[in-house]
Amino acid sequence: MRYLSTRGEAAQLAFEDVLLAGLATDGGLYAPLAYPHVAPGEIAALAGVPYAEAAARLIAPFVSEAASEAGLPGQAEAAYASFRHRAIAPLTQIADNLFVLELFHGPTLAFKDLAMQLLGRMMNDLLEKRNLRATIVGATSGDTGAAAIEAFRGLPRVDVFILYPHGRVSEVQRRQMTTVADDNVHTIALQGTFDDAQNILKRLFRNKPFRERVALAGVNSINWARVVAQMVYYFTSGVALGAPHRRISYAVPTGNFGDVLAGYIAKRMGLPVDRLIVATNANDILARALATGRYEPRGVTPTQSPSMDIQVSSNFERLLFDATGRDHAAVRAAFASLEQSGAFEIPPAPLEAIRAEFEALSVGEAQTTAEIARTWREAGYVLDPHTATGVRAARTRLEKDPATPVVALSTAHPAKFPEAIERAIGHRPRLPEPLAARLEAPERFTVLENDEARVAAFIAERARAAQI
Ligand SMILES: Cc1ncc(COP(=O)(O)O)c(C=O)c1O
Ligand SMILES: N[C@@H](CCOP(=O)(O)O)C(=O)O
Repeated sequence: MRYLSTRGEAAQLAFEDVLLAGLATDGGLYAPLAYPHVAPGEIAALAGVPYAEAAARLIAPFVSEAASEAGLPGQAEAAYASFRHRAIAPLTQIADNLFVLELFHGPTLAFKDLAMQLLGRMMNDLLEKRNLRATIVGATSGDTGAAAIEAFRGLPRVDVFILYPHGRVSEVQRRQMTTVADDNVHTIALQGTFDDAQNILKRLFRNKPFRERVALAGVNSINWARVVAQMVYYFTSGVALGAPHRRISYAVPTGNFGDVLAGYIAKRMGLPVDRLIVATNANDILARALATGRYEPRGVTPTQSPSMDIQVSSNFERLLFDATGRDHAAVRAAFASLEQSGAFEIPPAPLEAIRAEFEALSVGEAQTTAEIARTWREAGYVLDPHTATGVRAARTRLEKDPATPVVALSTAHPAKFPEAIERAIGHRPRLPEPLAARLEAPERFTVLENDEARVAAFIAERARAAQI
């Protein structure tokens, strides 16, 4: 399989090079030349298959270089071995035709682990094969950072630098990142928002001398390997509920648009997905874009679902690329307009194409708290605040179409957000061990101003790849 940039001005690459490249050199995101097709019989045959094996089967066509494909089953087996639930991503029913897909049984209690544990192994094996080092720089609104640190800590070929918005993640999220003692891990509290952090990250990728000097690699969902690994749980949950013989909708708490894009990829591959429901918090750029056709970031509002406090949803670019019929010039024009005037209009045909598959709902703070309380009262089940936005959106969908099952993706363990849960149901969930004990360790982080040059200098001084 080969990959092209959404902006059409970077070289086409094979999977292994995309894995290390992260963002394309033209500022675009890599997408496969074509989506592999999974036939209905192959989907049905996933029933009862262990998650790691399903992952290896579904991801293999995207990988396709002989060496990588051969390593995939072992990497997947190892990636999911440490999960606290045998099913890896189990489903729980909380109301008629409403299911919660629990994606928080990995080491850092968020859905990021499902991709990051695999990505860590793929990247490490590739670096060893090529005898290379890499400097991973990641931007996080709370969960990607911890998952990346957990996946790459202690690896001799990698240094990890994580930028998180200072004072804008939960205490548990912060401690998950800052209490790690491995000296290849560097946590930066950026004086800005997640969007500022992601903006710096993208600018670093476009800074050729820096990129080459530190052997820059990325593990945010701008890296294709991240979203493709997230596609797997749409298939496993769909099959558990009757796919390929039954259509299913998915409600996805959304920020950077990676997770819901993974559902779209599953649909392109042949999973019978009915609706993809984008749930946002007050940071509602996607809900506004779908309603009005205008993609226009506004200032970020802090909420009780901080990981979704995002206004620039990077993976929307991949969707726009497909919706325009893979028109590089249209994508370039849209993102040039975003850079120059702070917005772009989605042309009518692509907007219709997007609306045919996606819908969106913005869920406010009071509704989020009410949803956590309701689900606790009616089902005895504790939702984290991000998941609550998805469940609220799923219920809205079920009011319109009660016959089609909706899977709401549960993207984080509620114990990561104890204040929000206590506010809604009067008590705090417990953090699973051994994480709870580790979070007592001393914290280590550096506060940096929101300045690309300052961040670049900090990284270049410490990255071992830059010292070779
Ligand atoms: C708990 C949680 N829910 C939802 C999201 C949104 O996911 P995405 O950025 O893939 O849209 C995030 C961040 O990515 C998250 O950490
Ligand atoms: N919510 C994310 C933001 C980054 O998303 P990613 O999927 O692009 O890594 C986080 O928790 O960091």
